[in-house]
Amino acid sequence: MKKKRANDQQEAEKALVGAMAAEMVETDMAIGLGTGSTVRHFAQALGQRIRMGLRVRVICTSRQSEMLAKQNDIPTTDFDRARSLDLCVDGADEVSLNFDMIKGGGGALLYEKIVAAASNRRIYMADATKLVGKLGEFPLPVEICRFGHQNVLSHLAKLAQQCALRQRDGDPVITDAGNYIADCQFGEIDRPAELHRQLCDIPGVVETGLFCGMIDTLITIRNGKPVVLTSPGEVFWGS
Ligand SMILES: O=C[C@H](O)[C@H](O)[C@H](O)COP(=O)(O)O
Repeated sequence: MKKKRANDQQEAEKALVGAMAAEMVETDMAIGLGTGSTVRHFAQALGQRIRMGLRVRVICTSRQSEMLAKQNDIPTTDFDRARSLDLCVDGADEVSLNFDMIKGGGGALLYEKIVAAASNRRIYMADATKLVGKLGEFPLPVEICRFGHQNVLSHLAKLAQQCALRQRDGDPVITDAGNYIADCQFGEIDRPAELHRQLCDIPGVVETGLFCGMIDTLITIRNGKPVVLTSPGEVFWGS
C-alpha cells in the first residue's frame, strides 16, 4: 500500500515536470525527444499543445520515443536534416547536487547523448526520487560493443564494485544502436567526469550514462510543486 502511494506520487511528479517542460517549448523549434516514463508525460502535454496549433518537429532518441511521438501526433524529422536542435527534453535516473546525471536506465543513453550534444539548450526533468547528493546508487549503464564484450566486461569489473550485462528474459539487451549494456556499481561517484573518461579509455566502451555539465535547465519538484533550476547554486535537495 505504502509502495503504491509512493509510486502514485512519483508518477504525479513526472506528470507535473513533463507538463512544465512542454510549456517551455516555442513554436517552430526543432526538439530532441528523450526516452522514458517522464518523457512520456512531456510528449502527452506537447501533443496537446500541438493539437492547439503549436508547430514543432522532433528528433527521436529511441524506438520508444518514436512511438511516443506517433501516439501523440508529434511530427518527427530526420536528425541529419535538422543538424542543430533548438532544445532537447529528457529525463534522468539520478541528478546530483552539482548537476551531473546518470542516464540510460532505459538503454537509450547513446542516442540521448548525441542528441543532447547537438542541442542549443537542454532541459532535464527529474521527480524528487531522482535527486541525490552524489551519483552512484543507481547502477551506471555503460554501452559496450558486442564484439569482444566479455573482454570489455572484465576491464569494467576491475574498476567497478559490481558489473553485469543487462539481460531481459535470459538474453542480453540490445540497444537501438546494436550494442550491449553493462550495469556497473561504483559506490558513490566522487568525480563523474573523470570516471567517464576512464571508462571511455577502454576499447569497446561506446558511451557511458554519465552526463556531466549537460543540464541547462532542471525541472524538478520542491514542496510538491514543479520548480525550474538553471544552476547548481540554486539546488537544495529536500523540501
Ligand atoms: O535510457 C533511458 C533514459 O536515460 C531515461 O531518460 C532515464 O532512464 C529516465 O527514465 P524515466 O523517466 O523512466 O525514469
